Amino acid sequence: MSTERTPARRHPVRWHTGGPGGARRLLGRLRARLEEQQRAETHRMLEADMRGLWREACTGVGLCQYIDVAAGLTVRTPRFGALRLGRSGSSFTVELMPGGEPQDIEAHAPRLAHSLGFAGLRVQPVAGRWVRVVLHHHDPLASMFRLPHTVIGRADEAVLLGRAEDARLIEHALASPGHIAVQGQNGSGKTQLSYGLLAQLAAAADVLITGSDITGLLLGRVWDGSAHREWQVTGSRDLVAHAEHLDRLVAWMDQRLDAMPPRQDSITPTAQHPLVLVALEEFPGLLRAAQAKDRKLAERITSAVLRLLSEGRKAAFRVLMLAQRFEANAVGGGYARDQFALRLSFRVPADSLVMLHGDDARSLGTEHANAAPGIAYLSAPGHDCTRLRAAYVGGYGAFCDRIARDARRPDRRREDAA
Ligand SMILES: Nc1ncnc2c1ncn2[C@@H]1O[C@H](COP(=O)(O)OP(=O)(O)OP(=O)(O)O)[C@@H](O)[C@H]1O
Repeated sequence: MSTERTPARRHPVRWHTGGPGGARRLLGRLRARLEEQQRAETHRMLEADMRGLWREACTGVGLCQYIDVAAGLTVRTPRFGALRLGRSGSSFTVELMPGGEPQDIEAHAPRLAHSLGFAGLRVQPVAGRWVRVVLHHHDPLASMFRLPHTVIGRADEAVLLGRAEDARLIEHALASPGHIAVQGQNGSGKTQLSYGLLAQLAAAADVLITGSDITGLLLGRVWDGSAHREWQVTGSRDLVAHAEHLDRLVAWMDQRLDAMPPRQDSITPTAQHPLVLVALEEFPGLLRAAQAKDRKLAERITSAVLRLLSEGRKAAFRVLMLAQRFEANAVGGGYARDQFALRLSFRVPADSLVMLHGDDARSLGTEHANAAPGIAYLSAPGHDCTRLRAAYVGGYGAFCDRIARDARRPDRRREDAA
């Protein structure tokens, strides 16, 4: 029996485009998909190029292991993971070789970067044995970073220290517990950084800027007429005045510690009980001059500073110490040096960098020993070790103008200090 099949009715194929608007949308989607495919293909090609360059660069600088296998000698380099291209920069992940550490890559950073066609690179830990290699098209610290015309109103507001390599702003609130150490050779940028810090703090209602400055530039004359001036001692002619002034600050600190309310172990700065910033410009110079005059005077100065460093945090006292090198015997001993939480190094020899920041800084030692003025290395609790371009106030004249304009005027209603 044959069955006759009725041929299926053929319908013309219809595209459900939803009218002329729908057709445009469809075309748009197709175009976007094509562009996405082209982008992915370009990315794959770039990634393959970069993988090859990375391998060659690592072999070239000796960041590799030679392994003898049956087929001959093979070279193992840190394994390239994935390339990431972004608006703010390019980076790729790398798996460290067995026994390798991120510092091994950092140690060759300038030469690796140049072989890859970049100005610099930094290594960031990712997870486990993986790190991210961040590439810089130009040295992000090379250009000047001007300090904006800002002041803070309170000690717990952050002041600007500078700008990091990844363009992050690096800030610090003086109210956070920690003294500040700044080291650097002549002309490396310590004073300019301090000008910037004090200029930002000068107007704060709950900050008093005190200290000792044998140069008489950071403190002293420039502060005439402000609330801070009577708490500053300058010059190298009368060294006893520096010792007396530091003793006076210690007595004030003791008074605060004695008067600490029950169930409270630290003072919150207020306008009546301000945070006392003790700036010690070129402190080793003061100690040397005191030692040359009278050993007992130097001991008196050292012991006052040690007390401010060890007990000051609870009493809302903060020390900002500047020195060319933070050698223990130049700054009052290793114990004194250990009290600094925020540490900044401008251009210093490699051993000085390690002395203040520890072994983490070792791989950057050679590079940082030639850093341009204003480039600093920072370490602090909660901050990975960071290189930054310090904010530049614009020189001494600009600092004087800012202090004349912004510095807080005397207010007699304040706490009666010792
Ligand atoms: N952050 C910066 N940005 C741009 N230039 C800077 C910066 N810091 C310092 N400089 C330049 O370097 C010069 C020296 O800086 P500064 O006086 O701060 O050095 P220093 O370390 O305090 O030296 P010294 O120990 O001799 O006082 C400045 O006059 C300025 O030209």
